[in-house]
Amino acid sequence: MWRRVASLSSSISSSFLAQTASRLNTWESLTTGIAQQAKGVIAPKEKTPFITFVLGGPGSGKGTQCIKIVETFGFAHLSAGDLLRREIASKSADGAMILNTIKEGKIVPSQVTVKLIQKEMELSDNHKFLIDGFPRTEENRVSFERIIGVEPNVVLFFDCPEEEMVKRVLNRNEGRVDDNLETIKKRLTVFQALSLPVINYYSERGKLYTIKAIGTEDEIFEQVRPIFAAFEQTVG
Ligand SMILES: Nc1ncnc2c1ncn2[C@@H]1O[C@H](COP(=O)(O)OP(=O)(O)OP(=O)(O)O)[C@@H](O)[C@H]1O
Ligand SMILES: Nc1ccn([C@@H]2O[C@H](COP(=O)(O)O)[C@@H](O)[C@H]2O)c(=O)n1
Ligand SMILES: [Mg+2]
Repeated sequence: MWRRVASLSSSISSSFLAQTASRLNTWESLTTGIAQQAKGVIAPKEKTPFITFVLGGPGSGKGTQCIKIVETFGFAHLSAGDLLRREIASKSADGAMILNTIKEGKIVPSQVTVKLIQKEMELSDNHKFLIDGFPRTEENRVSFERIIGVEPNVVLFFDCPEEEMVKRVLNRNEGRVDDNLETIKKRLTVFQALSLPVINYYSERGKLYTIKAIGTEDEIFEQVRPIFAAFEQTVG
């Protein structure tokens, strides 16, 4: 299993390349599951996966910026919140529990969320993943490492004032059950208490890229663009 993929605070170093062989082993194990067989096609996974975690408070603009990163750099966008909402819509066994958790602005048990992410990664033909809204807690983080066996290459943090986040969420108008003032307050508390420690964890390991998430969507993307441009040659 991969223990550490690459330290991206430094330049793309020879250690990045030197670890390729062991990373490929893990990628193969990640892609030999039942989901892959069900798909009926063994997708070529010859490329080393490149994983970006996209973090920030509710309404900080994670999803909006992920769309731009996908358009510009060709990543696969896996939104943990969207995967959980899809479970609710599909009326799966965990659906009711997930709905209640989201309404309360709390965090779904990590195993549930990580399994959904794992399935999407297995089904994807892409090797570049944006994992949006994950990990939200230390438990999420540890669970991903344990189940998937890899660490992120890049961690983006969209740093936005609370007042702006509340305004954006209340104006979002997508019919989300958690886009109301009562739930937003709970989500902000959870973000402060449980998500900030994860952000600090990656900061201490030199993997964190903090984006000032104020301004127009295009202005914010101009902070994001150079981060991925720097990796484009190596990652493909
Ligand atoms: N720079 C911006 N300025 C103003 N509004 C924005 C900006 N970026 C995004 N928005 C809007 O704010 C709302 C929240 O954005 P988005 O859904 O991308 O946030 P998020 O971080 O994914 O939130 P959540 O964690 O709740 O899913 C959306 O309606 C979006 O259109
Ligand atoms: N890792 C996660 C991500 C999300 N949730 C729950 O879904 C809600 C909405 O998430 P968004 O990323 O779309 O904002 C969130 O408030 C949590 O209830 C989760 O449990 N774990
Ligand atoms: Mg979102």
